[in-house]
Amino acid sequence: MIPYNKRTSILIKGATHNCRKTDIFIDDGKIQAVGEGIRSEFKSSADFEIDAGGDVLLPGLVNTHTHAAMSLLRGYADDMILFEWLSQKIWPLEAHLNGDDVYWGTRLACLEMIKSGTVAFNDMYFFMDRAADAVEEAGMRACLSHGFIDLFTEEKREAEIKATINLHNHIKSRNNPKLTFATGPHALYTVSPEGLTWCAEYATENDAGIHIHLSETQQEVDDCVKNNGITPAAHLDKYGILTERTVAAHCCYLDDSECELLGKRKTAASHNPASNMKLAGGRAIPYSALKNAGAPVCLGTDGCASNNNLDLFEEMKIAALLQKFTTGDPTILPAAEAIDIASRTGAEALRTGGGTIAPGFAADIILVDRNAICQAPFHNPISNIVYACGGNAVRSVICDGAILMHDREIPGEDAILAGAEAAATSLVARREEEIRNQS
Ligand SMILES: CSC[C@H]1O[C@@H](n2cnc3c(O)ncnc32)[C@H](O)[C@@H]1O
Ligand SMILES: [Zn+2]
Repeated sequence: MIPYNKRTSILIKGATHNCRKTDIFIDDGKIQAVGEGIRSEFKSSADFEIDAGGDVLLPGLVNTHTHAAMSLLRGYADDMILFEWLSQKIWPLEAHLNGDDVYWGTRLACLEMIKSGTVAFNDMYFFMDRAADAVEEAGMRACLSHGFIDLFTEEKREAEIKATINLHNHIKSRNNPKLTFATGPHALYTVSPEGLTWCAEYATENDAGIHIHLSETQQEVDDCVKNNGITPAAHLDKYGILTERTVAAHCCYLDDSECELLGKRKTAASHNPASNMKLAGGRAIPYSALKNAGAPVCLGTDGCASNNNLDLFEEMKIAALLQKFTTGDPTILPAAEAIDIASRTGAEALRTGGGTIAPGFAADIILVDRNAICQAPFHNPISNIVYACGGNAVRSVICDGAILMHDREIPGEDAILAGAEAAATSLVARREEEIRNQS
């Protein structure tokens, strides 16, 4: 019997790590030992053994920017300009969302993320208490934020403050260390200076994260400079948003001084290349400038309505290719670094305790199939993972010392697919009824 979704002591034998055969022993949610031939030492202590058969051992991946429940909107609106996509299609549909939709959308998203090797994610959306139910049942880690949009009015601001505090209290009351909280000011064009200040101060007082969209389009930059006389990053910094607990999503149009500012504040930039390329509002993140400035760069998918999947394997390849293509430099963002931004930097940004295969780190790990076609030949498994494999090459996923997927099996998968399908159908039907009533 596989002890799914339950912390247990696990001995993994014969994985490939750093091009060598490795065993790994996990207990108490942490990696206890890693090395060749440690199996004899830990055999009697392990409740469960996995024969890895040469599978590649990696830290679990971390998705640092998404709107998980938007998985219900996959394929609902494509091939549109960002503002029209949001205002004509996405926001009118989201107006009909309820807590059950967010639950099923997040369950579907968690299923997809686990299947493609993601153990933790940074999520901004609505009805986040129901997202918390879904994340907890899936066994993943998540940092949850209520998407704070005050549209520069005091009345809306008061409501968003209440919703944010309620979510924070809710997450605390669940007493689940895998669930954390961040304030979620949506963007500088939807949140007033007073709203930004409140989000920054509340997060600081509570040692919480801050999750925000930044510099996604040229329009955002132009409007910010026109209205405020300063760049978007300088504007956010003025209100205390740029901290070492902040994840700023997109960051496509940051200039050198803004990259320096993020580096100085140790603010993480979440790169979401597939979404930026699909909506075509973004451009390649200034990767080298951010890296040279000391700003952590991590990787996200954005929501499923603009990606349209949550597969960080695909995202690593797209990120690496986009950097090479736009800079004309094939040496930039090599494969090992692409894995690093999809795992270690993200784990550090979300403070998961994982992201590194070494004793003392959280047991958030994945095994990638040694026998998948994308691993043949086995000259360089790291190259294969970034440039050849998709998330479907992941065979097993362990988070916090609990098995979430084994041999690609996740209990309850069919029920999740059915529940999500029904929720998506009903959501679109409610919107279509509204359209019919309007005409
Ligand atoms: C307030 S919750 C999140 C809010 O953001 C919308 N959204 C999804 N993708 C994007 C994007 O790329 N840029 C800006 N806003 C985005 C989502 O639909 C929710 O309304
Ligand atoms: Zn987003």
